[in-house]
Amino acid sequence: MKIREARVIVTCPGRNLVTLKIVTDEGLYGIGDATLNGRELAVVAYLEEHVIPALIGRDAHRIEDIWQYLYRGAYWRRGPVTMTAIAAVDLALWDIKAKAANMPLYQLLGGKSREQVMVYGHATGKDIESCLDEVARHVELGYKAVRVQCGIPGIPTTYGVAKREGERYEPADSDLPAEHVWDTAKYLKYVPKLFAAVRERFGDDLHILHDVHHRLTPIEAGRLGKSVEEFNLFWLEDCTPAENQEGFRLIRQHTTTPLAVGEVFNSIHDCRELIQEQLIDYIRATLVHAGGITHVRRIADLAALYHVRTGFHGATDLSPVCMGAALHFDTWVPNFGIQEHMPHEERIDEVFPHAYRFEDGHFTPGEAPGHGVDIDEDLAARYPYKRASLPVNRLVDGTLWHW
Ligand SMILES: O=C(O)[C@@H](O)[C@@H](O)[C@H](O)[C@H](O)CO
Ligand SMILES: [Mg+2]
Repeated sequence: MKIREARVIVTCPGRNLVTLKIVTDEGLYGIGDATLNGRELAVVAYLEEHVIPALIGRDAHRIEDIWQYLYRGAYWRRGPVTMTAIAAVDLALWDIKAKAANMPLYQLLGGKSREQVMVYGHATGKDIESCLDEVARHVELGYKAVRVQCGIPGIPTTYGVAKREGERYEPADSDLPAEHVWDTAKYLKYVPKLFAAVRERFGDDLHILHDVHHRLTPIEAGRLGKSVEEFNLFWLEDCTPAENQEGFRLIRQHTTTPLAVGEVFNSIHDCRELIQEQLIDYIRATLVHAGGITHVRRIADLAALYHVRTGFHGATDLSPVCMGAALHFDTWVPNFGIQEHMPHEERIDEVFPHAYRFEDGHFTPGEAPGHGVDIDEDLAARYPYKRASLPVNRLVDGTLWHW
């Protein structure tokens, strides 16, 4: 079965999403997510200029060989743009192979390891009270796990909180980067109060997660983790920038609060020491940014040797294609932890019809052959690309900081 054509579809039904469609000479096609928030057209250029021309005529069944061709053959290896482009090809080829086998993708990976996939939702609010109301709404919907983020008094904009009450949170919210201000001292003093309030109102069984979003130094992260141990968090995410993998040794010396990291990782080399030294508890690198199923399952297998579980990134800037494929992976992977789920807006769900379903705090991937997600190209064409950038962050004194 040969690859006859491949094309990139860019659409913006509320936010930019990039999809690669690969069509074979037997009429089967597969699609892959190629969305890199704020850098979408860089991936489009990489795919159209350097990948697609080299795919035409290749055997669509040779997923591994094509992966190695695109990775080892690139010379300039790794990086978010390269690995997102490779991921898009990989997801599309796994979609085709599962369709050719007439089975849902999880079957091709090795079958079910669980009946359903536990997800966590996002409860955010401008203050603790409004965040608690959002937690209540999620509990009502059946979520067993909720990520909590709230505004911090004295800091004008905080990660994860929508600009206006009731609005969806979308970080890529301006043509060029918006400038945010950050104050670590205010944050460290205030955020434990949020967890205390959630435990007070919702008890001990609800899984609470929190995303620090790269903003602390390792010792500050150790201090935060220790100060919130009594609240028994499911995880503290991205508590410090993880290029410095050894920084996590310092954090581990001070706290048993579980640590999650890796949504910005794009290869096994970004997390090898973190996993082998058991410096983290959950690895978040997901299919669209870490080279697709072929590479992420190698990360998951390494993680399994060291009691590290998966906790895939699942924000709305990852398309339903990534979500669908991730749910099949989550259904199979033995060392599954949890799956992030931010519901896409209706327009996006219309452009990307899908088989996955939410029920009582869990997802099932569906039984459709492949990853179960499609794209309505006519509808997609109605939403033209519009540049949108992620913010930058500065400390109060103007120092450029981690967003
Ligand atoms: O854990 C998360 O979902 C966040 O870190 C994301 O919202 C992240 O900020 C965006 O995906 C960046 O595009
Ligand atoms: Mg995050």
